Amino acid sequence: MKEILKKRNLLEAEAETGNNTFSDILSKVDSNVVRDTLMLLRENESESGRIKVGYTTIYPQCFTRGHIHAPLEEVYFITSGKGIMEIEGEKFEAEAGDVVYIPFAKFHRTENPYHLPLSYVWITVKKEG
Ligand SMILES: O=P(O)(O)OC[C@H]1O[C@](O)(CO)[C@@H](O)[C@@H]1O
Repeated sequence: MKEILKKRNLLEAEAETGNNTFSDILSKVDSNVVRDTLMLLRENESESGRIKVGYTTIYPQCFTRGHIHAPLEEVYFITSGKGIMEIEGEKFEAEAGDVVYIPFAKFHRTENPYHLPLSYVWITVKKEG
């Protein structure tokens, strides 16, 4: 007997495949480090010169390279989608509505193994002095 669907969540839905889909385009480039950042506030635009704000989107099946910035602490506020955050080797899922704190000098990387873009606002604050 046929199983009739009662409910599906957008985040778990399968993506259509084929020509000109994002996964098709991604398969033609040599890296899955595909993300865009819009700069919302640069350090030289704030009074303290210590705060920076951006809005990043990590495309489906993509990730950031990961990095450390010793003099900066950082907060992510996930605005849509979900993904995997890695902080100093610890991995956990983060989704829209979550706030993630990244302490000074900790390696952090973000993965989006899903089919929807993952977007978040991030704020870095530089140590005083
Ligand atoms: O250079 P990577 O590791 O790919 O990181 C990019 C990510 O880091 C950020 O600088 C935020 O820390 C954003 O541009 C983006 O979320």
